[in-house]
Amino acid sequence: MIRVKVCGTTSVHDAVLSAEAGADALGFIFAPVSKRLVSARVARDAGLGVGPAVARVGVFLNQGLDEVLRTAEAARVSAVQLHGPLSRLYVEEVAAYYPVLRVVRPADLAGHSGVWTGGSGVTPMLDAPEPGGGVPLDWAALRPHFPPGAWLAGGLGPANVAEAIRALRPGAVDAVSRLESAPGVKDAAAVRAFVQAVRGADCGSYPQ
Ligand SMILES: O=C(O)c1ccccc1N[C@@H]1O[C@H](COP(=O)(O)O)[C@@H](O)[C@H]1O
Repeated sequence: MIRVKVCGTTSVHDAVLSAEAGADALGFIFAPVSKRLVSARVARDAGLGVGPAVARVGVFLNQGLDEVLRTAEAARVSAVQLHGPLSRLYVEEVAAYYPVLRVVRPADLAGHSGVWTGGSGVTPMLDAPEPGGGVPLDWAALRPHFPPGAWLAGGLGPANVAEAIRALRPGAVDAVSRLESAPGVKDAAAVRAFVQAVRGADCGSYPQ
């Protein structure tokens, strides 16, 4: 089953909304540059609000190792998503404590950048160069390099996620900007439509 991550959760209300829509994972963005920045306290409360069956992913962008581990612990996340030009050692340090989603760009998969994309406890996630920017990747171009089981993000929404799934069969899909009514605020109808589109594509048909 293809899993669904709804990212950019900033409130208990939106966490419950996404969980009730059928999301398998919620993303909490702890990168200070983000318009969806959330505190560890709110993320922890949101996680408690949805229960342990829903994964809670802490999202970080080029932040110090101590900050990542301290925030992840305070927020009680179950996995960590790492963006930025990070060393292999750094990623392995985080992976010693949490399952890691290592965000890479298409150029990284072609083997040109030297970015390390895998390892024990580390799952690659393909995303656009500007995270949270709502710009889809070129799925056809990605296909020859797409690692089995990798997660897919970048401009996904209810209208295009089925096509992306058919093109790449990712292990999970992840979205934020096309599921919002304003930055950091979920659009309930879009979240529900997104999950339904994934479920429909996953079993080869669309829901009635
Ligand atoms: O969304 C952000 O503001 C953000 C900031 C810093 C790191 C990651 C961020 N978002 C991630 O980008 C993907 C894709 O977003 P979109 O669907 O293209 O808008 C999102 O799922 C987050 O994991």
